[in-house]
Amino acid sequence: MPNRLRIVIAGSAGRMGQVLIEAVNSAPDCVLYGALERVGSPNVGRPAALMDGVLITDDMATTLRGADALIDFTRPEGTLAHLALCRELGVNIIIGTTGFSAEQKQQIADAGKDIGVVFAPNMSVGVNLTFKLLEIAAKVLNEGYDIEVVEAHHRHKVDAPSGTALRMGEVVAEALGRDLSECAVYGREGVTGERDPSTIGFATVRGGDIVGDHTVMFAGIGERVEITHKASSRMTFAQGALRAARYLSTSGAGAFDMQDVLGLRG
Ligand SMILES: NC(=O)C1=CN([C@@H]2O[C@H](COP(=O)(O)OP(=O)(O)OC[C@H]3O[C@@H](n4cnc5c(N)ncnc54)[C@H](OP(=O)(O)O)[C@@H]3O)[C@@H](O)[C@H]2O)C=CC1
Ligand SMILES: O=C(O)C1=N[C@H](C(=O)O)C[C@H](O)C1
Repeated sequence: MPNRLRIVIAGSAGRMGQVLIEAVNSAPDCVLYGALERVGSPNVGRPAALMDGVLITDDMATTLRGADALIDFTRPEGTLAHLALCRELGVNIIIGTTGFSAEQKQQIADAGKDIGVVFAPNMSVGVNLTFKLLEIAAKVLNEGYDIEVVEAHHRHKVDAPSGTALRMGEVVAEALGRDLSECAVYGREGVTGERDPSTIGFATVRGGDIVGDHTVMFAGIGERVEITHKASSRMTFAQGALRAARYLSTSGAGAFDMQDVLGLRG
């Protein structure tokens, strides 16, 4: 089929990488153009998936040349290396990786001057709707409600709190006119004293194969509002990443997130 989007997947042997390949191979408007793993990975040279004929490679430059988009769910240092090359070669990038520092996030935003970038800690439609619901809830429950963010993920996750939980905290803090970096409390232990009402608390659970659960609690006196999202399949993230690739194919250069892709901005 002509004009299919030529997609390269980074971290192609990883949990998200494998689901992304399945999503690309099932999408009639996309083709798997390449599959990357880091230098030294035992997966280099192996098939990216059964039957698609693409072998995993560590040759970033050759693989990215001629591609429409790179989808990257890896680790911050890998993503930043991929980003630099995409910028050089004029290839759009969709970044799902979490765990970046503020300075690294700025590097990602800067790349939007030259290429299309979608960067989002969670690509599911449901979570991005939840961000909007949180904004409304925070504006209504703006006094007398203690805000706690609770997240649970599988045993292999390496960063905490999750990128989604942090973004949820930012959305709520912004709606309340607070700065998350000044009011976040990450976990509690020992004699902590009474809760400071201006804080936003975070709690992290890790275990088994939990795909990704997030709850934001607005706890008042006499009532409690909880807004929860539960992901039960990584395919929801992969489908969001493909929507982002389609969005970038017509958007031109710029730094975007899933609110732009899903038309939820504003
Ligand atoms: N935005 C979203 O919607 C979602 C985001 N995520 C995020 O995506 C990321 C990946 O998650 P997941 O797939 O579970 O993790 P995995 O560990 O299963 O996969 C990561 C892949 O990236 C590779 N990788 C690691 N470091 C580098 C590097 N420096 N250069 C190139 N490749 C590298 C790994 O290779 P190796 O095994 O050799 O280290 C592995 O193949 C995480 O940050 C996670 O939080 C996850 C789900 C949804
Ligand atoms: O590592 C994961 O698995 C996930 N990471 C993302 C995050 O850190 O928010 C998104 C999703 O919850 C799954």
